[in-house]
Amino acid sequence: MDTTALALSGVTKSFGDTKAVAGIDIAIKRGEIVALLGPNGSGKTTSLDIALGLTSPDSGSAKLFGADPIAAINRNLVGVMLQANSLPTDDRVGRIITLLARIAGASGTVDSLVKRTEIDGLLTRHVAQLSGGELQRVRLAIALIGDPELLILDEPTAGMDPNARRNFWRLMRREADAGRTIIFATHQLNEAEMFAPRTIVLSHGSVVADGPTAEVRGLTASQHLTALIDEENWPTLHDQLADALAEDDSVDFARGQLAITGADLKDVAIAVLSSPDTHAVELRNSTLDDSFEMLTTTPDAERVTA
Ligand SMILES: Nc1ncnc2c1ncn2[C@@H]1O[C@H](COP(=O)(O)OP(=O)(O)OP(=O)(O)O)[C@@H](O)[C@H]1O
Repeated sequence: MDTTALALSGVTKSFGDTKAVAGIDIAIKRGEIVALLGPNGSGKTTSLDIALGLTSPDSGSAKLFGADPIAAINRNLVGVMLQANSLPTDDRVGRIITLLARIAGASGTVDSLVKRTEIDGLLTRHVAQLSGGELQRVRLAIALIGDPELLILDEPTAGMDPNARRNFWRLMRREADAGRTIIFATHQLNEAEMFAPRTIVLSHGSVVADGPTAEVRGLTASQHLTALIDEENWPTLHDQLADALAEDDSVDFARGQLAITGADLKDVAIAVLSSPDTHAVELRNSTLDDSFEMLTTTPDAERVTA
């Protein structure tokens, strides 16, 4: 049996002069949970559309479960929540779910699906009456019709408040525990940290990092020190820091605010703290947000494999 759920090989796609996908290779195994990160316009949606056979690549190939994407979709192996999916707003949730389940030959699973996605209370509601979080739960239920092995979710929590977001991932955890392969695009880096053991970062249509989420964060591991310092004391402190600063540390001082970034700022922090007239000294370790910013703003970013 092919253990690869999704494979994009040498995929490129341009829209006019815009290179949306600039040659990517991604292989995701069955049972993996993968977050796809990248700034607006980095090619996440186009890559997922190509993986689903909704858009054809200019070159390269897309395979789901070793076959043409459409073949996998026809076999109910794939459930999707895409940004562009819309539901008829004047229809009731229950009717839509029942109808779609009948089309997929999965009428017998509706009750369990409704319970798992906690939409029991929404069945008689019109789609137009649903909140953002409720609508996404209904869309999740629809994605799960046919008991797909692979779920592809494009920014599934966009527009949700923090509670709805938390609730959504609680439900997804259950689906992940059931052994589904899950690939989701997101702008919420904490969702990748919380839910996805593997993270792929796209920038300008290329993969710039791919590996265990903790390691992707660690790729740019650094510390950040901030402090408030009286302007007239800065030259003296600057001299005092000379021994503690490493060559690659970046130091920025403007209008009384000091910001230093470096691999290990312990000694710098001690020097800053021991100087009089420094206030609000803070030292923190880099987060996935920092890595994301670094990986996606470096010009001509090279691929980094964690
Ligand atoms: N149908 C299209 N016609 C023209 N340009 C397109 C089309 N689809 C995507 N693009 C362009 O391709 C690039 C990649 O877009 P894509 O939607 O894949 O990025 P994304 O990473 O999903 O962005 P976002 O986070 O904003 O959803 C963008 O510059 C976008 O404007």
